[in-house]
Amino acid sequence: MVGWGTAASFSASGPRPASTAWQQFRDWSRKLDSDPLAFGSFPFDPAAPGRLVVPAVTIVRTAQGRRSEIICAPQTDLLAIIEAGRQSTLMRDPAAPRLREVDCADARRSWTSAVSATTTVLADRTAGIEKVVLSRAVDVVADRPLDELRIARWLGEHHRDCWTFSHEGLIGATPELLVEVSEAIFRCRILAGTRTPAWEGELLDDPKERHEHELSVDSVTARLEEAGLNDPHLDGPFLLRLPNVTHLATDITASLDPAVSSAHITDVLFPTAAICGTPRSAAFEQIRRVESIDRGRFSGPVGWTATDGSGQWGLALRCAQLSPDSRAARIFAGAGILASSEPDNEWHETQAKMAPMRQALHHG
Ligand SMILES: C=C(O[C@H]1C=CC=C(C(=O)O)[C@@H]1O)C(=O)O
Repeated sequence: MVGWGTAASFSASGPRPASTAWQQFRDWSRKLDSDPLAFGSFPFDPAAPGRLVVPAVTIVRTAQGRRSEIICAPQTDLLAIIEAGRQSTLMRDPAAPRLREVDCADARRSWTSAVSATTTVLADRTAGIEKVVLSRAVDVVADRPLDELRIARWLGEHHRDCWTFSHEGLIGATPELLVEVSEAIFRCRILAGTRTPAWEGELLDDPKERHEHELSVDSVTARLEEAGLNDPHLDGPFLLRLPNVTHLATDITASLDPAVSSAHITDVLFPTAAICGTPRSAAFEQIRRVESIDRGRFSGPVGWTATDGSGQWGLALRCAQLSPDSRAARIFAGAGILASSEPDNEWHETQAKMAPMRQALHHG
């Protein structure tokens, strides 16, 4: 699915931001008697605004070799858009960009201190916190503007078990599906518990990884009813093998009440314990206290939706945020912390999670 140009956009923050933006989008579409799709992304912190954007032109390919659908938003000049696309293709620099990582001498120390401060809180049973997901970032500068399309194409080709996204400068290939609603069926993929491929043998039997995973699954199953989902079926945990890491994964399917939109489910399930922690609000506060970065849209919902409420929303993981001039990128990764976590192990895990984006930027 690819869209370009902007026919309309709808922002929302605070409680239930995805549903608020989706309702605006649906009302706008009804008024114009149209049925477009909207692409969107929302920050981890709901106090910051997220956006749904209706592209001027959207191409939806359901399968290779089958007919594709082209959706033109109302009042779209299709030929002008094709011409603009052609011009920007001609301006593309064929040479690979030269990249330099910004050396941050403090990065390792501040990670260790954030993880240690958190394991201390987690070990204190009176605090009542079981899990906190902490993240960090690496900044990369390029000798010319990076090309979002080429980065996304490379990710799509090399990470086929993930969902590739590129929305307003946030690019990645996430293995974690928060919500998919299609033909009255809900589907999601929950991940937590990670090893590099050489050590994946330990994953299914390691009590720490199993517990970390169960907390993430519970954070979703506990809210299915509120989300309007019925008769859940759980499949997992199983090993999801990616080129850089292996995860414990659980897939959930459920049926849904007809009036329920993918945006509503997103608002209810987000933030899961895979990217925030348990319990949710205490973990969020701990993240605010010790995390040294602004996550922006990293680990927030990213995806698309239609006016009938169907859609697909991933968690924005394994991604980078491009600067407004595209000459710099910030790569993010996080890791679930329990009382028994070791800062060094978690550091290596975040390094492994950053590998796909580090590689992909070279293809921009
Ligand atoms: C926060 C991230 O991963 C989450 C998703 C899968 C496994 C995770 C873990 O094992 O820690 C994290 O909960 C990230 O990739 O940046």
